[in-house]
Amino acid sequence: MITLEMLPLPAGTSLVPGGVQLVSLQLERGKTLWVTGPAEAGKTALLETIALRRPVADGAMTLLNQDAGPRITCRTRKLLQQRIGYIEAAPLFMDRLTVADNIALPLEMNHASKADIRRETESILQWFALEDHARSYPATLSQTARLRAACARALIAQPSIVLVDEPALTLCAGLRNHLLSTIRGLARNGTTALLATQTLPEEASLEGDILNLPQHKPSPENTDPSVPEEGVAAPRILVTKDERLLP
Ligand SMILES: Nc1ncnc2c1ncn2[C@@H]1O[C@H](COP(=O)(O)OP(=O)(O)OP(=O)(O)O)[C@@H](O)[C@H]1O
Repeated sequence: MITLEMLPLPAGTSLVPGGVQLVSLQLERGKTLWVTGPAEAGKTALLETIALRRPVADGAMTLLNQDAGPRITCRTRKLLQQRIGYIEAAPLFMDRLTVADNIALPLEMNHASKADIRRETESILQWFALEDHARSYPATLSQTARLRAACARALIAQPSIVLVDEPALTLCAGLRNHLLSTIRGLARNGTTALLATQTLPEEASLEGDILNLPQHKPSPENTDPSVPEEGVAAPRILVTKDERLLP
């Protein structure tokens, strides 16, 4: 259903010498895969590649049994994109359209009937508690509400593949739980999901297989760039005598 063979993906050079990892995976219909790994491990790059937002330079990829590798045709890309819902880390919206009209866009693009569009949009606005924002413009939404709107837009057409980047899974526990239970419902009808996060949630809500990125072993020295090595000087702003300068 989703297969990747030796697909080159970028990763931070502190994690993978040369900055390129080769990723292979096979994911059946209706399965959920947690994609995990430290910062710069290539999680977003993997989701963007499967969302067909990045070109595949080498290796092989099939999505929904269609060739989506380096020789993908424009027609296949367009048809596949209509069956993929991607909840990005920082979702973009059409700012001149209302939240409701943004959420309805995937159905408009699938040429659904006006009656279906109205019914499904109302239903998903309610499902993600967005009724009060339906006539607002995206620029007026809080970060959590933007992510709720992105979830509604990504799921309104009941996609066959759902891709979720970290913020929708970590910014707000209520949103994460609601999203995961929605994805579990879709999975029963065959939707395949990839969920990217640096650390896996501890709750019992965790279901599915795990893919650890990067696929190459980190270099032995400095495996976590967020932990300063011994002897590294702290920035001057953190020196005690500078504290009075802080706002
Ligand atoms: N188009 C590109 N060309 C080259 N390198 C890239 C490209 N896009 C991303 N990278 C690099 O690939 C690495 C992985 O980036 P990516 O955003 O996939 O990481 P991530 O695992 O999602 O990290 P985080 O958890 O911080 O979001 C980073 O080092 C990034 O700078």
